[in-house]
Amino acid sequence: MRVLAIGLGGAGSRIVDNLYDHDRRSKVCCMSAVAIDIDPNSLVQLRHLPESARIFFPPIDALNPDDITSIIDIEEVMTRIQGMDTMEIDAILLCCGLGGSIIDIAPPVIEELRKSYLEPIFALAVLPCLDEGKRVSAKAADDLELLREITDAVILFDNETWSQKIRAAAAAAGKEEIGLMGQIRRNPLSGALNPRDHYDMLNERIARQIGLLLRAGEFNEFGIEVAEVVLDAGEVLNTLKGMGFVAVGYAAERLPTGWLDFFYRRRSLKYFIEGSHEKAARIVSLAKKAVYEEVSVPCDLTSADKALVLIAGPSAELSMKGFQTVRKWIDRSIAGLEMRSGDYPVKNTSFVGIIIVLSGLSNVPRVEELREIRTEYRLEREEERLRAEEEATKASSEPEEEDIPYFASPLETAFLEESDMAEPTEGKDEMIELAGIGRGNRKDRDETIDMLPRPEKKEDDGAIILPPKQGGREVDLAGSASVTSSMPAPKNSVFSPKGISIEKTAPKDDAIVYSASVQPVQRPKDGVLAGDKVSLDPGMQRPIDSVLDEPGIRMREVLPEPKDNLPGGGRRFDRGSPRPKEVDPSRGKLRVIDAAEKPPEEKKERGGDDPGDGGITWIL
Ligand SMILES: Nc1nc2c(ncn2[C@@H]2O[C@H](COP(=O)(O)OP(=O)(O)OP(=O)(O)O)[C@@H](O)[C@H]2O)c(=O)[nH]1
Repeated sequence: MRVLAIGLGGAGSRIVDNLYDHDRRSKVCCMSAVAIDIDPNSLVQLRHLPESARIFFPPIDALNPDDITSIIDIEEVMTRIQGMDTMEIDAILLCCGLGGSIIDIAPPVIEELRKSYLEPIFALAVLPCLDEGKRVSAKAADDLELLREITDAVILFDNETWSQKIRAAAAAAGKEEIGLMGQIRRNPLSGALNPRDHYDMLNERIARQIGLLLRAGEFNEFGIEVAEVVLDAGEVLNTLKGMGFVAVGYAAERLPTGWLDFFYRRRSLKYFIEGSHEKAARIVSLAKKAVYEEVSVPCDLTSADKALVLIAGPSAELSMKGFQTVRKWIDRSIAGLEMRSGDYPVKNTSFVGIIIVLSGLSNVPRVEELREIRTEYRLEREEERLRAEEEATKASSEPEEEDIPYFASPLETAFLEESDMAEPTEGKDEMIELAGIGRGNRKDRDETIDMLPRPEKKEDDGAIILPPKQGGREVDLAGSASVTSSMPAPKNSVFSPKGISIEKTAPKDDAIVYSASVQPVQRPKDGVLAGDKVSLDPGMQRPIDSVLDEPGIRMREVLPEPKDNLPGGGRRFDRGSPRPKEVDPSRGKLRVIDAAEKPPEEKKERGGDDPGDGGITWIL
């Protein structure tokens, strides 16, 4: 069939370039092609498309080429397409890589094409590899659904599946570069295929699979023999049109050639004369390979609505027996009833190949996988968005100091300790609770110390207030004086960055418990002496003045007795002590004289006398 192929973006342009090459090399020349891109390098590197078929739209903002529809002028594209020889086309094939950005112009382009052309529009869509990331896979799933809606059918090619095949083949071939592996040029630095070569191999595969299908029913004057079952373009179109997802299986086998083959053929001739079993077996085995191994996208054969079988090669090698066997197998396997088939005899070729088209597929695991990745990706994005929102809300509502661990200054600590001493409370093993930190379940905060609420203060009493937390109440540090444990000890507490929590096991808590006992070196307070538990050390007793008034206290005998004539007789004497005698001047012989008036000789005379009163002399 005659086709107008439009390549969008890097992938689409390279695929169209390869298809064009195959078309020209087959000399069928049934294809018109055009490549549209905003990347000049990609267009320059195309090898086969003529310059006139490369449409370049320079990006307005090279760093932000997001809005592709504003960069690519659809009118310009249509003008260029209509300038080509498109009068006799049977279909339009839009080639593109899913997950890229240029594919975004597919809807307006197809809309314009539908205005100008009545022919069906198919898409050849490349599914991205998994290692390109979830974002690309998610976009690919979106693109796929969009393409399915706006085109008549979407032919799928899975880069992931075919990349794995290529890597496996490269690994199996090792260092030997034979056959297909001869095409693999290794990157000398990494030892792996460079991306360009890797894509070249993928595109070659696409060109073989799709190219042969596009050429079905088209013949050149030289290389085509007469087909036994002719498959024209109409039958290919009917297999594809309105059929949603399409997979194309293609397998080929090289026929033996050369001198050795001459003997082989002579021996084989015997077999050919006796029957065509070998040829038939080859066709059947190629058909199985095409469906199960070499299909453009792995799919469930039994979920296909329609199928098409095409065998190609030298007419002598195309076994009608094998062909009928394959037809029967496919016809019985697919869900639908429409099965078309044909042969495509080619003179000058050493290959036998088979193409099996499965259309209207409802079970394509890779498409399901892309949808699942898209769901995952959306969930992750949603989670990220919610987390970012939550963090933004948290950051805007929480004060900056919240994250900084708080340490009380020595002055503050001293104040708190003193406050605690001044207001001792019942010595319970209370918890300090800083409201607004725990936010709810107390079970989660077993290791915190709860701070009891203080009675409200009407005036500013110098309390130190911590800024309130979200959803909590303000915390009064000075209020720690009312903490039921004897000391709040913030300086010994452990402050975590997310909240303040004081561990029970903090050494200061132990000190708090025992700090109520009076130590010998401490200054006793008035109240302390009235306490029941307080006892004074005997060594520290000090007599008080009133202690001598106690009835039980006696003077020791060794103390000298006071003299009788001592004034101030308020003092009591011991019962055993003799009472002093009273002196009667009238009856005694002694006379009281004034010492000042007595003459000196008289004094001298008296000094030698022994008085009878025991030597007691009254001196006035
Ligand atoms: N088979 C094949 N797939 C390709 C090729 N180039 C890219 N891809 C795939 O197609 C997807 C889209 O790539 P491109 O077509 O280069 O992207 P674009 O639309 O040009 O635009 P950007 O997203 O800007 O690169 C990629 O994620 C690949 O999976 C190619 O040459 N062959």
